[in-house]
Amino acid sequence: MIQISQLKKQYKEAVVLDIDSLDIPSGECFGLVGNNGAGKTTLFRIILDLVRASSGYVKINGEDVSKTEAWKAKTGAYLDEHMLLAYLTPDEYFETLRVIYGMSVADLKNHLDRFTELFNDEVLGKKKYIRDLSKGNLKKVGIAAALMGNPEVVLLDEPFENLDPSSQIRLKKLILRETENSRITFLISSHDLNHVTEICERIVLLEKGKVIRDLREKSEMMGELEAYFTG
Ligand SMILES: Nc1ncnc2c1ncn2[C@@H]1O[C@H](COP(=O)(O)OP(=O)(O)OP(=O)(O)O)[C@@H](O)[C@H]1O
Repeated sequence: MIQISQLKKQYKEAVVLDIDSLDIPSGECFGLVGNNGAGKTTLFRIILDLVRASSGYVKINGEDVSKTEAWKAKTGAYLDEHMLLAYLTPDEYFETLRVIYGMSVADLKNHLDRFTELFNDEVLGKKKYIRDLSKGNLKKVGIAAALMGNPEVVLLDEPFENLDPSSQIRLKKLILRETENSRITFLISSHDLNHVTEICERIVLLEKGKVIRDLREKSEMMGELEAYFTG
């Protein structure tokens, strides 16, 4: 599904990302962890062609993301609130995306129904602008938007950050459900080791832009990560 090869990102002399090779198969729930500045967001931004790599490539379904457009139709993402339209209410925003994605009104309703629990009656029908939402509710809008249009790949940067504990649990359930039902390939970066090891079948650990662990054994993930992060 996603192939990364000889990928390097450099700002002046500083190499902030340096990945020889990374393959993420279709349907995998892929977790990305690492300390502040390790390169997680940079990797996601390169995958989404928001930032150009200094060398190397990222391919989604065989298409180089920096040279083609078709991958965009099957890719959803929420990295931060800059991806939202702050001057709209969430209802207006979802309606705008509905038109862009060519969804029916019923399709949108079905989609948003999947988020009823997560929204907790604080997002829809409130006539509150996106710019006035709390950080947690902004995140919920962004995640629901990222999953619109039947994406095959979804990238979420720190999806649990700013969510209250109930919402974190609801989001975990939602992602697990989506992985099982829709076979979406999720790429999730997180500082929350408990959540990410619970939902992801594979965790890659970045340090100074390099992949230093590629963990696939569920029973060993938490121990390995705790040992690394406690130093
Ligand atoms: N536009 C830029 N110019 C210079 N350096 C940059 C730029 N963008 C990112 N960096 C650097 O690249 C490195 C990786 O940053 P990145 O945001 O990808 O890390 P991260 O793992 O997402 O960190 P965090 O956990 O804090 O979100 C950092 O050292 C950062 O300062």
